[in-house]
Amino acid sequence: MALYSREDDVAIIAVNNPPMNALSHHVRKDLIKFLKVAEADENVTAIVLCGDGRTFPVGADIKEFHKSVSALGPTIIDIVHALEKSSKPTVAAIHGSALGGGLELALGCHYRIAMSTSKVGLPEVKLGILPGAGGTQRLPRVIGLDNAMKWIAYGHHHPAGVGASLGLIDRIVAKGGDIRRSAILFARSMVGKGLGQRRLSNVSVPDASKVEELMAKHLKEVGLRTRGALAPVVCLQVIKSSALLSYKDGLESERQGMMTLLASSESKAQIYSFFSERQVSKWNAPGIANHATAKPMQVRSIAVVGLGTMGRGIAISSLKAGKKTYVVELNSKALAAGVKYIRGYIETMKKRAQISEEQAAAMQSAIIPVSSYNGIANVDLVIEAVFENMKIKKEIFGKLDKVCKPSTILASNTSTLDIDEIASATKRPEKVAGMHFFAPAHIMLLLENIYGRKSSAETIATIMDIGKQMKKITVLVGNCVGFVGNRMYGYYTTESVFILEEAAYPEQVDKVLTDYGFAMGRFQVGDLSGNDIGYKIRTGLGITHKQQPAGTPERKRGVLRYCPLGDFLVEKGRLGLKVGKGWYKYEGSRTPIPDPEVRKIIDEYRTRHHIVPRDISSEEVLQRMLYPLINEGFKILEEGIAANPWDIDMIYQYGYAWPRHTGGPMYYAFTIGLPQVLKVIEEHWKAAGASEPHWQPSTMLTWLVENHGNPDISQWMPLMQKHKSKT
Ligand SMILES: CC/C=C\C/C=C/C(=O)SCCNC(=O)CCNC(=O)[C@H](O)C(C)(C)COP(=O)(O)OP(=O)(O)OC[C@H]1O[C@@H](n2cnc3c(N)ncnc32)[C@H](O)[C@@H]1OP(=O)(O)O
Repeated sequence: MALYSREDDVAIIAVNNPPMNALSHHVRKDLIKFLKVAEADENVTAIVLCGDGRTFPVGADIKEFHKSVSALGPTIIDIVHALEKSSKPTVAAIHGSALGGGLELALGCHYRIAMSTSKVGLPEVKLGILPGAGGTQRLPRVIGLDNAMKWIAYGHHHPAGVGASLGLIDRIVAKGGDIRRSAILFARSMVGKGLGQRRLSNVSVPDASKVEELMAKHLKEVGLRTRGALAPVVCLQVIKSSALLSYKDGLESERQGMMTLLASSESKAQIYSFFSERQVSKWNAPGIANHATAKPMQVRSIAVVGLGTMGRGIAISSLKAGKKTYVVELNSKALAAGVKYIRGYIETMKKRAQISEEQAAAMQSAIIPVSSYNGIANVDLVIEAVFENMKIKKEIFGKLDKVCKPSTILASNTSTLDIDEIASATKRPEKVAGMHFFAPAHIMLLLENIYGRKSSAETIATIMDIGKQMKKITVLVGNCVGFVGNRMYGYYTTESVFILEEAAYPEQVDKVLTDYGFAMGRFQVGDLSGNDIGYKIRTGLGITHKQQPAGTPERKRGVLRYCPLGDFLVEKGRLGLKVGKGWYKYEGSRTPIPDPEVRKIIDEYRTRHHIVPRDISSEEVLQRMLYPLINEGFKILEEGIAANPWDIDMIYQYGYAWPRHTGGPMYYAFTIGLPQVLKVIEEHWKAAGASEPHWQPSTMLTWLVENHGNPDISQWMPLMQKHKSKT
């Protein structure tokens, strides 16, 4: 709802819809009603619009989208126009955030004042839509076409100060000031000062003459940054109309753009992503604990053991979260190198104004270099980040168990290894868990936390809380080889080399993936992270080409199909970008260039095995790359390793750069339709048989299709649980 009050001659309309003052239908009804009251009251000379509680309205109520109530009048645009038409000065008093429809309301006001700490922006593009309450037409009239294109096509939130420098905010109220009082005084001072030019629909776009040039520039940029997404392109086309058409016609173009986007599967996927991102924090470890009941332990200090690339990034994340951070290397040279890197990185963040001088100083003084385990006896949490080797990890956990105080939680940053086996090296398995960071750990937003068979509720709650304090999208999963992310990814890479063997070169496979929306294809990613990583894993499994006794068929490992092309590459020193060659060659830059040498390796291999490459469609490549992931995702759900499909999707969006506008592997399967996905998987399984187990259809997927067709993704787990409880 909204609240109406009077401060002498100034009317105050305050949106009151906790937690974020979203503009739900009942709020919109109140707003239009109170604007009429204020307009009709002759004792009112000015009107202040504000938010109660945490914030100014942060936009339309996203829960109403794709429901008929979102279109029920009054709409946000009706309120925008009522605010603008008012004969009395209307002032938006912004604290917290004014986003989306919230900022559009503020743009309807004649003036805007804001707390210096507040944020403004039109982030609708991140929901796969556009600012549909006049924002595409009004923002360019205030901040110019170039800025408006940037703001709307990327949807970032901006500090109010930036808004003020562009003319969007008329006055800034310093931290600690009273925004409502300031707005009342400001509104009163504007009475009688002509509103004509303050009504944005009357104003023209300042840099309209540059429209074509700006369009070309921004279309190129969004093409690179949000590959394959429709909304940024439609946003730009609609903003363009603000420079070419009247306000009224521009609004019509906005309305049509909005209809197109609202009907797209992209907006549904983006809205699913918005809620999924928040849903993952409501974690559940069945039979042990959940977010509502378990209490985290207070963590004041964190020790990071191992200062390689991962350890350094984890230490920086810990420092950013304000923790006293012990950095541990037994070798003094390695310790010095790690500390130097971390200290240097903090200075770089300061120079780039990513952190303040005070923050940088606090982070620097919170680093405690240590060269023995005894030095971390009293820390609250240890995160081990040494080489991925079970024997080494067990040795370290055994030692940590002996020296650390009984309450210390011991976590491993393993990306694949069995957490229960690591825990077995200690006498405190209830205090052991996995915290799988993604490289570079101080940049990547994903944290995949793993609970073991014996992890306690407090341990799980603590690692989840630490993830939140580090501002990571933190997803809780169960224990299995590779957990969720890498277990699924394994089949993506397996299938990719089978495609090379049969039909395509790396650049053809990668193109299909980038056309789908990935920033990089699988082979470019391999080169970037280092092809030796996979090779080491395969060596650990004893399956690389070199490890086989003479006479072993090149294309088999036991009964399983195998393709050694990745082994050949590494054995020829083609480790990837770091050495200038891998699946591609790199000539002094990070740009991958298809390499005739690689083609030769593939061609010779095909000839040796009498493989005649066939034509392969982009559709087949995409299905073969993505469907094994999806199938494995269902197996992970049926085993209870992930509690919900959105947990998997968030892992893929934030850890593996899955394009957000398709939702993630599980949501994508729902978009395609589970029956269709199962049909393709079954066809491959029939053709490949036991030699390619990743095509064996998941029991859960099969059951869902046979019994429910393509149920809504929110129903997959409830349906399965109901079924299991009956059987
Ligand atoms: C018909 C169309 C007409 C006009 C076009 C207008 C379109 C729009 O306005 S679309 C909405 C644009 N606004 C946004 O996208 C902002 C969304 N919100 C956020 O980005 C964040 O919530 C925040 C930055 C404002 C605050 O972040 P934080 O402090 O981390 O809080 P949470 O994100 O956890 O949010 C708390 C709680 O509120 C729910 N929520 C937030 N915004 C909305 C919203 N616009 N509609 C409905 N619900 C919202 C959020 O889901 C959380 O709920 P739970 O506690 O249940 O998880």
